Amino acid sequence: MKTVLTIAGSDSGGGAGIQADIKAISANGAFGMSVITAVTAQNTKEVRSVQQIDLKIIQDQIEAVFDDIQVDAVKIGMLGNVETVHVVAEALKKYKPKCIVVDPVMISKGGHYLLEESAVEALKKEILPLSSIITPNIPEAEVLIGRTLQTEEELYKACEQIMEMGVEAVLIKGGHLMGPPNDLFYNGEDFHWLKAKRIYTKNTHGTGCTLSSAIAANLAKGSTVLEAVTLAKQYITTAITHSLALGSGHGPTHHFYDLYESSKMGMK
Ligand SMILES: Nc1ncnc2c1ncn2[C@@H]1O[C@H](COP(=O)(O)OP(=O)(O)O)[C@@H](O)[C@H]1O
Ligand SMILES: Cc1ncc(COP(=O)(O)OP(=O)(O)O)c(N)n1
Repeated sequence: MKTVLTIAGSDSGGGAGIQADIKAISANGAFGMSVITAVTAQNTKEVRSVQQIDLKIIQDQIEAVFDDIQVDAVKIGMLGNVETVHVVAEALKKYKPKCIVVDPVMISKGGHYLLEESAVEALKKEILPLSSIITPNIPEAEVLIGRTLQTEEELYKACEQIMEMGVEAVLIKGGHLMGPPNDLFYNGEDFHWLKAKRIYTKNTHGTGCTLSSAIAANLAKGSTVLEAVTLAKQYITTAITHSLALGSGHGPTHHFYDLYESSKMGMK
């Protein structure tokens, strides 16, 4: 069994954060482990409050896992503040996991800041150079490069600029585009578009967390980065196609659609 460690925040509503990560990692055939950086009181409508976890406990969680269990891939989600960025970066430098997928979580769909603005520079300097792939959505990519993104040409340029920050590959996600939700992958040599049809649903809570965790699971299982993003794109498209109308805001995606279908459990 290959393993993925997610270092991220908890979402009490279960659709994003650590909860989405563990579901997506499991659904993609790997064993999920977690380091919780923050606890959010969150549902499908809003983030009500956030408690950052004590830095010593974050460090202890990381060490407890790495000192005992083989970690085949790491996924990084919500870090919250500069201090947490620093503790996580130092631990990753110490343990040197082979694959690190960074979802640079900054703002929730409801507009709540999940990364203090002052922590963006630390994320760029300390975490990005360690990453196998970074998966910003359009607003996150805009923050990373410091300008707005509108045209395809600008997306290609943004990929190149993000590569210069020291990552091995970048996937700019297209969920926030007006047209089809196509994602642009770049590994420093080739560009690839991962194409999909837009699914017209408001139930897209946790799509970024789910996609990055699926990428990490596939990397842990031995896929190349391009294979991992291709498989993960197919997975997230199915999960959104069969997303769940839970709560009155943005409901979650269906992490286990294929499994439930094959065992005839169903879940609507
Ligand atoms: N309505 C949709 N239909 C199909 N795919 C979508 C839709 N919304 C998002 N996606 C896909 O889900 C993944 C997550 O993207 P996005 O929603 O942009 O990330 P985030 O949750 O970080 O904002 C991407 O592969 C994106 O193309
Ligand atoms: C605890 C926590 N982590 C991350 C997010 C953001 O998740 P994302 O997949 O980007 O989905 P939306 O929040 O945009 O729906 C979160 N909300 N909570």
